[in-house]
Amino acid sequence: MSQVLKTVSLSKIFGSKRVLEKVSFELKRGDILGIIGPNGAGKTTLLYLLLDIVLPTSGQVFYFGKDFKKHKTEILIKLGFASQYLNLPYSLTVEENLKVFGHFYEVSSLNKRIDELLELFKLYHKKKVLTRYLSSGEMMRLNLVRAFLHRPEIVFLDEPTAGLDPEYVKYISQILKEEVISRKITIVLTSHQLGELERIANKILLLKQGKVVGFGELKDLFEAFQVKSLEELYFKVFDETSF
Ligand SMILES: Nc1ncnc2c1ncn2[C@@H]1O[C@H](COP(=O)(O)OP(=O)(O)OP(=O)(O)O)[C@@H](O)[C@H]1O
Repeated sequence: MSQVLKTVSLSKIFGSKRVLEKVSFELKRGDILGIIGPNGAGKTTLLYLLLDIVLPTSGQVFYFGKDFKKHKTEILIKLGFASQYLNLPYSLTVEENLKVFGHFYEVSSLNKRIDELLELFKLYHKKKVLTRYLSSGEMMRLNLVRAFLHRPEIVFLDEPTAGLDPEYVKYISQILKEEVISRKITIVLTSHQLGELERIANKILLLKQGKVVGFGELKDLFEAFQVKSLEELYFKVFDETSF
């Protein structure tokens, strides 16, 4: 399968703080990468570098074999992003918010696409509701609808199941996996929900104080670290010295 994302020695320094150090990894079409690490390890910053929200101090990013720096516009349109920290304008309804975004990205058959995704993420009954009245779990699901609306090839999700109850966590994880299988997209997500991550991710990147301390297929990492679960792996790698 073809390579869709490659980072080469990505580093980020904020002021005098080195937040990411020489992060290198590669993903292929159809991969689901879970980025894990303790609070402050640099997971969100890494997503921001990959989305051009924050510029790297050094290093390179390649999408579909092309240098991100040189082909930003054509690449950004192929990327989707959802985060628990992203609130959409409160004064618009769910449908209006999605239409604004959909027109911006020139999404074809927009009305049909909006309905289809609202159904998929179980938000159709909130279509005409003002965004300000959504619960945090509903806002997260609206964010997911928005992230998938323009049929992106790579979707970045910053803690996509944060604020969702266990039933929704299970359901959304299943949906993400099905999207990857049916549309051959690639997903990169950060999460502290190790059980769910183990069920959906085929690759894991372990970040410890900005450095990659493990990357690869889940089964290879289990073998290399001599563990049987992601939770066991997490506690083996991120002992108290990480905090
Ligand atoms: N704009 C910024 N300026 C200065 N420091 C920053 C900035 N953004 C992030 N940091 C710092 O970079 C470090 C990594 O933050 P980041 O949000 O990437 O961690 P994280 O792994 O996503 O954490 P969490 O699990 O808590 O979400 C933290 O110490 C944070 O304070």
